[in-house]
Amino acid sequence: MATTVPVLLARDQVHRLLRHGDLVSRLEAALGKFSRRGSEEEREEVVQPLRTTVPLRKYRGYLGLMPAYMVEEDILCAKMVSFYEREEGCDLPAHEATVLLLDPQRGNVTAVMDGTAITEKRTAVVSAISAKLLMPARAEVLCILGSGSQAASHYETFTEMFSFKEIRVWSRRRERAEQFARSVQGPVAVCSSAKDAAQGADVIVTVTMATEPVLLGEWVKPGAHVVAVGACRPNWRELDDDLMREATVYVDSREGAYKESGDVILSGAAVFAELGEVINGTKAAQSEKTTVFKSLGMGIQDAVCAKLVFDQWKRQQ
Ligand SMILES: NC(=O)C1=CN([C@@H]2O[C@H](COP(=O)(O)OP(=O)(O)OC[C@H]3O[C@@H](n4cnc5c(N)ncnc54)[C@H](O)[C@@H]3O)[C@@H](O)[C@H]2O)C=CC1
Ligand SMILES: O=C([O-])C1=[NH+]CCC1
Repeated sequence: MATTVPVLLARDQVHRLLRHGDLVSRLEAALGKFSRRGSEEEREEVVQPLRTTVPLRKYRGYLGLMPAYMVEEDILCAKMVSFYEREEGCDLPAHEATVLLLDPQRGNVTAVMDGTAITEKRTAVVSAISAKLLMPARAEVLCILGSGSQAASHYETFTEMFSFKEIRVWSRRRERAEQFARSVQGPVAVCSSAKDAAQGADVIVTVTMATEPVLLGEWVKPGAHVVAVGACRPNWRELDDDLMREATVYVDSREGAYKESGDVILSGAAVFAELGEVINGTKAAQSEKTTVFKSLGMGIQDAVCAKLVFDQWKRQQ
């Protein structure tokens, strides 16, 4: 049998091929499927082991390995994502990711593609799905804490999917927040403190590399929805204990949250539901209460995106 050479897809190609409009329904379906993994039969529909994380102590970083197999869709995929605690002013990226798409029958790699664009887009879309389900009715004010890559993808996705009257951003260094405001396609108010940005907001997105809380419960309006995207290590925090204990907590994966999320583990907060359980109608969307969606990222989200990118690429050949 002839050997096949994997297709190589660079960041700009992946960015162009991965259309936001295609993602929402596919990611909702994948989240729902993941959360139906109760029975033996369903468990076989989605195979997604917990992320393996290799510490890179010398560089204050980690390599995360995220394989996933979606049986019905026949998508076999593995993402490698490295992430680092960078010093202020360091020019190196905080994240780098590569996604391998494999032929599940033969086991060979069919495509090697940039995973950074995939990570940026799918994370923001999953956050927006949480907001669609859990934010208060008539949400008007969006607050973004952090001004990096995820802040940009969240701004783009949230402004595409919702109509907020006011959007605020805060970053540790004001000039970064100002730079962010200049770079996005639309208005955003730069705030001098996280407290100023968060107070009165209906939806608060935390997209920082913080290891200590940047958002305190006392600033959060009752009924607001918080999307916590950072703090993906068991000893890292973005949210304080008050917020975690008072809010109804939703996650992408229970196992992931109890293994990786410092906000969940260190606060002792109970996870109420997975997003997929809300999508499936087996758990309630308590949008009238203060809610937190603790996102950690899942291999199936990358798998859905990788297949879309590859199919789109093939169509254009
Ligand atoms: N849940 C998920 O699926 C994913 C989560 N992430 C996480 O999202 C977060 C943001 O990622 P990117 O935007 O790609 O990173 P980035 O490096 O582009 O931006 C990070 C932002 O955090 C700020 N920051 C760094 N240290 C801070 C501190 N101690 N306190 C307050 N702010 C601080 C920086 O100023 C910057 O605005 C990271 O924690 C990352 O690990 C990233 C990808 C997927
Ligand atoms: O899902 C993902 O790719 C990541 N989650 C935390 C860092 C990267």
